Order: sequence, then C-alpha cells, then structure tokens
Amino acid sequence: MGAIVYLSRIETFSAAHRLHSSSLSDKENKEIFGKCNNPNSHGHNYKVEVTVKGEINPITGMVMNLMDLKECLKIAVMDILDHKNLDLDVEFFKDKPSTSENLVVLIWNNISQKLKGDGKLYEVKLYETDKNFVVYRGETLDS
Ligand SMILES: Nc1nc2c(c(=O)[nH]1)N=C([C@H](O)[C@H](O)COP(=O)(O)OP(=O)(O)OP(=O)(O)O)CN2
Ligand SMILES: [Zn+2]
Repeated sequence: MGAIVYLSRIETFSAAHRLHSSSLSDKENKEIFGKCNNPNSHGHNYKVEVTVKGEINPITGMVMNLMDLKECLKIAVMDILDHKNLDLDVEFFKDKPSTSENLVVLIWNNISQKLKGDGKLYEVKLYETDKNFVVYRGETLDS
C-alpha cells in the first residue's frame, strides 16, 4: 500500500465586493452586514490554499504534478476571480451574498470540474483577510 500525501498550493487574487442579500430589506441588509453593505464596494486580497490528496506515483514520485495544479488554479480560480467585482462579474453571485463561505464553495466546485489526474481534491482554505478564513472539504449535511 502506498503512502497517502497531501499536496498544497497557494494563490492570491484581488477582488471587490459588497455584502448584500436581495432577500432582505435595505434596513435588514444594513443591520446584518454593517459597513460591508456600503453600496461602494470594498476589496480584499484573498489567499486561497488548495490541497489535493493521493498516493505517490512510484515512477514520478508525485501525487500530482504541481505544474498541472498551477494550471488548474489559473483556469478555475484566477481567470474567474482575479481583479473582478464578485457581485457584478461572477454569475454565481447573482442570487447570493459574496461571503467567504459562498466563495469557497464556488472555488471548490470550479476546481473539482477542472482537476485532472490522480490527485483528489481534499480541502480549499480561503483567507479573506489576515484574520478571517474559511475551510471547505466538499461536505454537505447529507454527505
Ligand atoms: N461570516 C462572514 N462574515 C463576514 C464576512 C464573510 O465573508 N463571512 N465578510 C465580511 C466582510 O466582507 C469583511 O471580510 C470584513 O472585513 P474586516 O472587518 O475589515 O476584516 P477584519 O476582521 O480582518 O478586520 P479588523 O481589522 O479586525 O477590523 C464581514 N463579515
Ligand atoms: Zn469584504
């Protein structure tokens, strides 16, 4: 049985957003989201840490080639999110608030669709600021 290793890569991207829910009144939006509901969007330098899991291939010595992971993150994360206004430019956020929780699920979904080869997506960790981060492992309440 081969050793299972977790392989990670970090990327950073910049994006603008505003926290707002179309299901809430203006008053409720202000109460819940506070300064983050300001109609003038604000921005973050997000950091995303992606981890894949797998056996070391005995021939290549790799779980997966980091060059392939880099290309996957370019297509699935950077091209979609970097220097974008999340609320205006990203279809996923047309009907939901651009919180870190929703953003990490979008990133997971995009990477899952593009990831090729032996590495299995294990975890996506997203830092919105140096102090605030979320983690998603593809779980749902019924999984
Ligand atoms: N559950 C969530 N709560 C909040 C989110 C979120 O995505 N999920 N997002 C925000 C704001 O977008 C933003 O992140 C808040 O930024 P800020 O208060 O500036 O961040 P810090 O806590 O790091 O800053 P301090 O220096 O500590 O004030 C709000 N809530
Ligand atoms: Zn914010």
